[in-house]
Amino acid sequence: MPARWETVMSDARRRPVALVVGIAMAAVLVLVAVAAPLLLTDAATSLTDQVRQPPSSQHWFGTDQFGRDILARALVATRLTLIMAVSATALSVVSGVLVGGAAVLLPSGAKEAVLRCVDAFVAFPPFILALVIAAVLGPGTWSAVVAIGVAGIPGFARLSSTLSASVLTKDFVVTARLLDVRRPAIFSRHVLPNIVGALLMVVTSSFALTLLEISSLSFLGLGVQSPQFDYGRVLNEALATIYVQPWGAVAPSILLVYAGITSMLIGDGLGARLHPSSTPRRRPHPSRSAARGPAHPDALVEVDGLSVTTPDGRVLVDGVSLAIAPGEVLGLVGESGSGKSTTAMAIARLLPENLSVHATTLRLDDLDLLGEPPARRLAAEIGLIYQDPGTTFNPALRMGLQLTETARVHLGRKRRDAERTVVTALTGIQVRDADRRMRQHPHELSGGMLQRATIATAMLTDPKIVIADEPTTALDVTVQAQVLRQFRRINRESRTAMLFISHDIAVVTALCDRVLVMHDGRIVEELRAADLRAGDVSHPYTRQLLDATPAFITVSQERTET
Ligand SMILES: Nc1ncnc2c1ncn2[C@@H]1O[C@H](COP(=O)(O)OP(=O)(O)OP(=O)(O)O)[C@@H](O)[C@H]1O
Repeated sequence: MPARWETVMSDARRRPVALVVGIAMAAVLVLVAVAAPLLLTDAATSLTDQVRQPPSSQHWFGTDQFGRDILARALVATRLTLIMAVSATALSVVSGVLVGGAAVLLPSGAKEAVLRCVDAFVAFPPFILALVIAAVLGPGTWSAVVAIGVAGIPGFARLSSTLSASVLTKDFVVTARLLDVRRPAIFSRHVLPNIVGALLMVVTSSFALTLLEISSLSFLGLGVQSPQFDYGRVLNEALATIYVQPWGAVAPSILLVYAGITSMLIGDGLGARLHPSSTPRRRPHPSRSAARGPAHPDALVEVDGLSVTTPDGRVLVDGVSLAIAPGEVLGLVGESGSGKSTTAMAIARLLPENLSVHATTLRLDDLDLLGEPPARRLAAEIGLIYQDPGTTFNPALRMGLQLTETARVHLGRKRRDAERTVVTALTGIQVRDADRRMRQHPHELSGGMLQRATIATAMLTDPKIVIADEPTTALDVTVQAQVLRQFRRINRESRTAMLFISHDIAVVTALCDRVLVMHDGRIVEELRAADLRAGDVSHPYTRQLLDATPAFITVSQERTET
């Protein structure tokens, strides 16, 4: 059973009570909201001569100064209170999610401006903001809803921008960007389904606060006006006689607390079940260090003098030069943090915007990657395969929808045709039962199957180069061997060039023609794979890597066997 599913199940086992009790309490509240106005409006609104009666068997919470039953008034007020609280929450959430979600998809300048504005408003206590808005709009039911709803927008905008930003770093979103999927589609298809769980949890919890704020506005006389009444209004009516008739405030207070506890329990229960899941975007312009003719005119990929630095001046990649010939498999090895992924992402133009990229040459075939290459060509000509197949796919969507995206966007296929293409590709890469897999969610497939599905889709556009960043690291050894065999078959059959990144020398030697060894952001040695296999290395760091590779012999043998 995949880890994510296991976690959900164990949480559900641990915390089902809060959710079940919360839902049962909510059902009672809704029943009261529906039934009370039908059954009790008369008792709640008719004036009688039984004024200011204490609690009795006839009037459990007494009567008010006009002889109206206080419990009946509080129960009837439930409907309007809930309608107002739900409307204000909906206004806050929908507007907040649109502002926050859209902000993180904007170019960095606009994004910063919107988020700074949101931060400025978040600094205001929402109720103070609501009081100001209500005072401007004037007293009334809907002005209270608008005031509380608008005051809640900055909080939800901040929350959804933070949640969206974390989803935008996921591999499946980076892939969608590489595929040139439009920003609104990225938001609706990839971001929203993955933040909705966490949002729902916060929404249900904060509903209690909204309820309290709405009632407070009515209590202060800025909300519901007579003859309408909500909990706040009933409390306001009890205020005048609070010292002589304290029971007048009890019924609406109990209902207010009951509704608040209900929403907190649901929020808490959902929180136990759902786990909330800086945006790498394609760089606008890496800068050219100095114009120079190509040193490797026959190479498919040519990188010369590539340097990547952080805003605080840390050099992540330092003067890397490499060339990949058509059909060649180039290995890039080095310990964790040596700069392998940064180099590869610079070639795919997918580094985060905060990093500065300089190079003399950065070219893929005839595409100058230092200029403004067409996004569609980049998307079709570079196939990306990531380390952890579990994060490559959007957990909220079925495999079919995700796997056919490339065929639909880049090959212009209709849905059915795209499905047929993908099923054929999956079958070709030995994913059994491909039709059924298309209807499943990512967590229903094994890691090996997911990685083979990634490889199949990366190959759909017939890319000129495949960049595989530690594609076997998250897989167990048997599955590693199967996946490596698929890479070898693709390279043999399609002559696709590959940049194969790994910290594992054994894996690299099993697949690559040539290997570059990276250390501390620099290439320290370049070798033929055969030399590396034979242990014929000269740099002490490469020797260290070799010495730390116990599985070297096993995987190398596997290479000769297949
Ligand atoms: N956006 C970023 N901002 C600042 N530093 C970064 C950023 N991305 C990567 N780094 C740093 O750059 C260095 C190289 O990272 P990189 O991911 O390229 O290494 P790697 O060799 O691929 O390692 P691994 O095998 O662990 O992925 C690391 O020290 C990393 O912390």
